[in-house]
Amino acid sequence: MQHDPHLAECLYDRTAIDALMDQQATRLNARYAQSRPLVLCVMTGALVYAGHLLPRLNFSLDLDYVHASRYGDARTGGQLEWMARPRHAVMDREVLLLDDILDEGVTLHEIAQWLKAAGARSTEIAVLTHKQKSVPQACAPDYPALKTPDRYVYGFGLDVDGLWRNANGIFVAAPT
Ligand SMILES: O=P(O)(O)OC[C@H]1O[C@H](OP(=O)(O)OP(=O)(O)O)[C@H](O)[C@@H]1O
Ligand code: HPA
Repeated sequence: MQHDPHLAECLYDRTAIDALMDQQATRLNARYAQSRPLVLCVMTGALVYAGHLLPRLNFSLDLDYVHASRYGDARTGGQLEWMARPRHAVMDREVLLLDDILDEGVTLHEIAQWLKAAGARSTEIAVLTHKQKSVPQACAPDYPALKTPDRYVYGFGLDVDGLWRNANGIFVAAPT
């Protein structure tokens, strides 16, 4: 798919994303002021989001990542494939997961289940965007910054057909 920032349907431009991420960071700063969570970036989609969120956070934290994917370059999800577990021990840690989107919720639910089994004391979820669905989702975000409709979106870390993670905003993908 081609991306033309002047023709694509833009749901959130950078000004809107920045304002909503500021609000999200305020909530996270209040929540984690007294603790030192293990912050896990869910690669690859969360890379841009995490890169913009982390400098807004003013509490002490350990940063690590997990790499798990179930969409690949497709627009529908399959089984979650793990490429990397966290390097840090998670036993008894407060964990904050960062991801770009919670869609069906399967990815974050499965990661949270794994963290629980590995002994995490708590797991909370912050996402750039929470997709609004008419069907039940496998889990819900504790800290959503944006809301998007039930359409395939891309930009700011989210890919469309494997491309345009670098698009500077959140856009609706043209149908295939
Ligand atoms: O709520 P779900 O329906 O499970 O979808 C959300 C997940 O899908 C995307 O990952 P993807 O599998 O595309 O890998 P990516 O991070 O490399 O883009 C996104 O980054 C989330 O992790
Ligand atoms: O709408 C989406 N866009 C990009 N990646 C995704 N992964 C799940 N849903 C989406």
